[in-house]
Amino acid sequence: MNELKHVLRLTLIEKKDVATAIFFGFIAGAASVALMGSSGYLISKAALTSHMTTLVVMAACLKLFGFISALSRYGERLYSHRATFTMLSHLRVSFFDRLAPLAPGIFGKYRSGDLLSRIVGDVESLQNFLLRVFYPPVVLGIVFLSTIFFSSFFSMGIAAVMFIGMLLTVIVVPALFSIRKRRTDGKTRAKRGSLAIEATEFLYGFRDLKIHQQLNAKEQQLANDAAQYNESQRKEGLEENLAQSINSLVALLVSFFVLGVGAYFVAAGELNGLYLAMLVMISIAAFENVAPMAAFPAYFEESRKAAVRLEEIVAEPAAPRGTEQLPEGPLDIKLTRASFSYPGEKNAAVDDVSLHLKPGTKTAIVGPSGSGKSTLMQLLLNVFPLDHGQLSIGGIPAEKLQQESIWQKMNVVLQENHFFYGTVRSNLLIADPEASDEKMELALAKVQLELFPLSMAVEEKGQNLSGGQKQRLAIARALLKGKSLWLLDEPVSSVDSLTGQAIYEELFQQGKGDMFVTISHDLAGLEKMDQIIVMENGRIVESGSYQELMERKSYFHQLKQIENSVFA
Ligand SMILES: Nc1ncnc2c1ncn2[C@@H]1O[C@H](COP(=O)(O)OP(=O)(O)OP(=O)(O)O)[C@@H](O)[C@H]1O
Repeated sequence: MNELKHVLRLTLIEKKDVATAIFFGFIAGAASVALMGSSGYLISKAALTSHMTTLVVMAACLKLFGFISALSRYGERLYSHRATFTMLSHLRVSFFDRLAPLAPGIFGKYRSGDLLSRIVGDVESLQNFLLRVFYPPVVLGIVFLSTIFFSSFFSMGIAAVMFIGMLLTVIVVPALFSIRKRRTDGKTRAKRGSLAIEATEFLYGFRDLKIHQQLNAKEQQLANDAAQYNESQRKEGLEENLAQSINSLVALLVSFFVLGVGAYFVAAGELNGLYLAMLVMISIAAFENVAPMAAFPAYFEESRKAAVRLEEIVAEPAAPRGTEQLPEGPLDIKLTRASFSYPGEKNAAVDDVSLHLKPGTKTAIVGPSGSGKSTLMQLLLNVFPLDHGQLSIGGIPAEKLQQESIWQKMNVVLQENHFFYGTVRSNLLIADPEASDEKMELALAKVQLELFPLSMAVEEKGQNLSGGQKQRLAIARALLKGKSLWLLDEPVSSVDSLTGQAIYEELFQQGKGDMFVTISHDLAGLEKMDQIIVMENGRIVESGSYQELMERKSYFHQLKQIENSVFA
């Protein structure tokens, strides 16, 4: 039950709705018991006496109880569902609040299909927590206790049989099935997760699977996962049916017992025969309400597992974040003896790196593939916390700064940029929600995408755009943001070199006086940069202006020689 504490706390935020639902549930249950009880009494009365007035009053009572029961059932559904949906929205908000600070590290731990299955499926299945786990035993308990209390005025023996019946159907049988379910099952959720993982991989990798003739094998794996998930669901269904049958059987037996015990008491002269039918009908009605308890073990276990799977993702405490804002005006970025390793990796991706990026300067980071350039960029963006060393922006240590206040000052273009399903306009508005059409068209023209109408459709992940078009659209987005710190990770690597150079010219033109940090594989055009940082194996091996590095005739000079000989 410990695992469900957080869900219970969120459910009880809407105490009023939960209490109202329980109240109406009790009235509906009690009214249906009263309806059956009074009909039993009416039958006996009609058979044994000829008091017309009593019969008329009882018939009127029947109508009234029927009406109250239907009305209360409506109230119960209304408030319990309202409380459920409010709880779900609290759950989503609280979950995303805890999840957001863990990104992007979380993507290294969980595959996207699994995350999706947990974030959507597991949250969704917790909607059953209030309706089918928390609420039924509470309402049933109250209805039963009231019924037993009422019956005790007529026969303590019958009340005792009902009490035992209540213990069996509300507590013992559901608890036994819950234990059995916990022992035998627990894999349906995990199987749904692995089906979601395989399905996303299949969709993402469709083209490559086809090219490498692996489509059939992957399809087979997907079909196996689907079959296992179906089988698991089938077993769950059977288990639920078994629980339902046994609970109904016990309920029926209890009603038989009430009849037998009642008949014995009537014969012994301890119970007025007039009340026998009423007590039997009451017990049938009370035990009819017990049906939802049959589903309790399944929903209890489902909710518990869903809560555990969700908690697993957010259990890791997020690194503490600062609250300070960056000041207005020119900012510098300083990295001092910074080191960073990816989780689970032995070697540092960035190793003991120090650099100072002054306002208004242009810096290029170059080096072989895998030398740590992109990781260094992510560290400057304060995406990952440093293992050692210090990052400060505008003289303020990064750990004291609110992360959003850093990103808010930066125009960022990464190697891979996400595009949302929509239009060119909706993708540009992300950078500046207030931007006018003219402003957006100007930004598109600056990256030589003037032929793109703003209303042009953009498919999921921008798959209807070429690699170079995507990069240019990302740069247009950065241009619209219009901040003074530019962090660019190979922003024109898929664009032809002529257009790439023209775009850089445009950027430097618009961003006169801004700070530029750009990662580049292309060593051409670096003469314009104030500082070139050369990386290898996570370390800075050389830095200086183009002139200085060429004169030094060291590493950069060699790279340049190689490039010249390759393209000569
Ligand atoms: N998410 C990750 N998890 C684990 N290791 C990673 C991750 N991303 C990068 N690395 C490793 O860190 C090292 C530096 O990678 P990085 O992407 O920073 O290099 P790079 O110089 O930008 O390469 P490229 O020029 O090919 O983009 C590499 O050895 C890489 O394998």
